Amino acid sequence: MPSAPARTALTATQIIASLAKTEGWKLYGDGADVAIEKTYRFENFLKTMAFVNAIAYIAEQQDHHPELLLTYSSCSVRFNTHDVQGVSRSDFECAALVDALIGAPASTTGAST
Ligand SMILES: C[C@H](O)[C@H](O)[C@H]1CNC2=NC(N)=NC(=O)C2=N1
Repeated sequence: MPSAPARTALTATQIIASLAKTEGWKLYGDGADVAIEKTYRFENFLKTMAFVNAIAYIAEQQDHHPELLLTYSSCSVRFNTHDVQGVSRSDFECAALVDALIGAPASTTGAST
């Protein structure tokens, strides 16, 4: 069966099944504001900002932009798909790209989740 277009809204069951395959991503919000979210932790502000800038690059490349909540040593990343007021496959694809940023050992990135 061909897969649905990347920005079609997933059903609640599809979202839960997809979340179960991720590491640390959780459901956030409800209704049109429903999103997936993960918080990454860093050793200091510069490392947090380096991560945020890498996310900005991915977001522009993918034309899919997360909400970001920053502190000195953490960044919460929240994806949903405005166009469908829900969570789509694009959100999970971008979540995987963000996870790949910290795929390197924490000793080199300073990241933990
Ligand atoms: C016109 C442009 O492609 C759209 O507005 C894109 C931009 N970035 C986006 N980002 C997110 N998170 N959801 C969207 O639906 C979306 N749509």
